[in-house]
Amino acid sequence: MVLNLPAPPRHSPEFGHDALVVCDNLVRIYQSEAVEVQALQGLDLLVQEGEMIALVGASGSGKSTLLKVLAGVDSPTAGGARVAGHDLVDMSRRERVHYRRHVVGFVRQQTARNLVPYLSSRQTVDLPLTIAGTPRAERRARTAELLELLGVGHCADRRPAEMSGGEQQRVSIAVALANGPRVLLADEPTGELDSETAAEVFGALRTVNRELGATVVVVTHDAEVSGQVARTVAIRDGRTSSEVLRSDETADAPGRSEEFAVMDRAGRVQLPREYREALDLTSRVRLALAEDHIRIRSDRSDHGEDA
Ligand SMILES: Nc1ncnc2c1ncn2[C@@H]1O[C@H](COP(=O)(O)OP(=O)(O)OP(=O)(O)O)[C@@H](O)[C@H]1O
Repeated sequence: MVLNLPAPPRHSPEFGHDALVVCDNLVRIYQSEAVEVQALQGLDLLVQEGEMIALVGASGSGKSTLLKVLAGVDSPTAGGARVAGHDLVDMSRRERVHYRRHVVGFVRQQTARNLVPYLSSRQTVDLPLTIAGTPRAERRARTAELLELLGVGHCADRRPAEMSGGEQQRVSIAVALANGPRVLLADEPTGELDSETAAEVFGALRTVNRELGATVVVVTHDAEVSGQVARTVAIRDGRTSSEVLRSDETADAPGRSEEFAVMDRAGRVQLPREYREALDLTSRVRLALAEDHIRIRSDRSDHGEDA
């Protein structure tokens, strides 16, 4: 059967031209002595302004490496990475300092590494504002506003040792947001917390996304956490492999969730292992284009294209 395919557009827009976060065939290779580790192996990812996404994946799949690149603390080996118009591959030292101070906020898993043991919450949130040269009255108002928004106004005068793990992490989020970044990156922010406290911290991230409009990218191992965001991106072997999109329940329709395979810019799609095993697909498959789908068959199948 011959299908009439629409002609491809003559000029397709640049990849991710309208996205806030763009990773384009991103590669990060760590070289230590004789061993080479390919932590990111050509990863593509787009995040739109105002989105909140969860990144999931097995240990060692490259999640933290990706976050470090996006945070501007590590540089890719090859490929492209752009956040809010800043090219992370080709950034001067000066631009990198500005980027890390004003464009992104970073929350680490280890609560202790986000805070300063001898400073109160108020003083810790004030620190990045002071470094950025913000006038005193503005600093005071911003600090109070953030601590209130994150539900830790009562911790303003407490040091880390005087707060629970969940309170410490919510203060850490306030610190990361002090200079009004457009993107908040959080690497397993609930990893050290029990499930109830983790839900509170995750709720705080959602508040930040909703109330301040910050784009949030959160790495998590917690399936419950990833079940609460509209989009969960799975990373496997340093590449994005699948995405789950969820829609909220409304008065008229129940919430839905659907898993998609990710297709990269070269058209590559990774077939889930269960599918390959079920049909014993190995190195070659038969492809056939139909009106509204593409069919994949085993190369040993004796059916022709139209079967
Ligand atoms: N500084 C480094 N030097 C050498 N190899 C590294 C370095 N950082 C990470 N790696 C390796 O890169 C790969 C990806 O690591 P990464 O920390 O990004 O994974 P991850 O998905 O965040 O894992 P986890 O969930 O355990 O934190 C791993 O094989 C890791 O051992």
